[in-house]
Amino acid sequence: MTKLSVNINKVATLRNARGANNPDVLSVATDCELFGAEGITVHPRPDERHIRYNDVRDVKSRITTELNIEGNPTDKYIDLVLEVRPTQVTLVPDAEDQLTSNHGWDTRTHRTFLTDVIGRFREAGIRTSIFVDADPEMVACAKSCGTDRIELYTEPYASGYSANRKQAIAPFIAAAEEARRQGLGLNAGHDLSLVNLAYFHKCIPWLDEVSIGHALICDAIYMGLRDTIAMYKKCLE
Ligand SMILES: CC(=O)[C@@H](O)[C@H](O)COP(=O)(O)O
Ligand SMILES: NCC(=O)COP(=O)(O)O
Repeated sequence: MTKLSVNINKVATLRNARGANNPDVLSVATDCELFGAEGITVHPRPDERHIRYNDVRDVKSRITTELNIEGNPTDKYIDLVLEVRPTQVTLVPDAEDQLTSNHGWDTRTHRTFLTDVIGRFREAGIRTSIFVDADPEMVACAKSCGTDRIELYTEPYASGYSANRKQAIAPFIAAAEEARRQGLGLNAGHDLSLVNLAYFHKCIPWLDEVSIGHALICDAIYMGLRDTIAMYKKCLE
């Protein structure tokens, strides 16, 4: 079974636009669970322009499903994750001022650093995942860092889907097969949507989790959160 983890960053972006508490990020998180989400993902960035560090603490105390905290492991981020103790931490190599995540780790070059950080989180009992591009070598090197899972950065699949979906999925199948060979758990995310999700899942049915935010929240504007989550879950059957 592939779990759907809803990324609520964009809900916080909307709230922050007016400075008050509408929409209420905590209510949205628990409603996502009520409507069928099997997890909540947050990705705090250093400027806290969407989800804030305090939101992460509050979300953890309110939800009952899995919390996944994504981000670049700066000292401040590491301290937050060790304090909050989510189900899962996903390491993402973001620059400070990045608009959104746009690549995975070079797990060969950063092996020593990643091994150290992964070790600290695993020691605290937190499941670990490393965000990587669809490259079997990066997947194999992630395994050597000691991680439990990897998350495949799916933007290249999403942007190539309409022109030629068979071609777009090919590197992802190769990377996913390498993850399975290595005994790694497998997550995926970035720009997954109602257009491209079902085919991704059909080609890689051993996926453990997808984390989806931007497209899902956009769809919810038209269809409402309950129906939207149901439709995303249908893509994962
Ligand atoms: C790692 C990843 O792909 C997502 O967490 C994505 O980066 C969400 O971040 P934004 O909401 O800032 O775009
Ligand atoms: N890990 C990917 C994620 O959490 C959401 O990415 P997106 O759906 O907002 O592109």
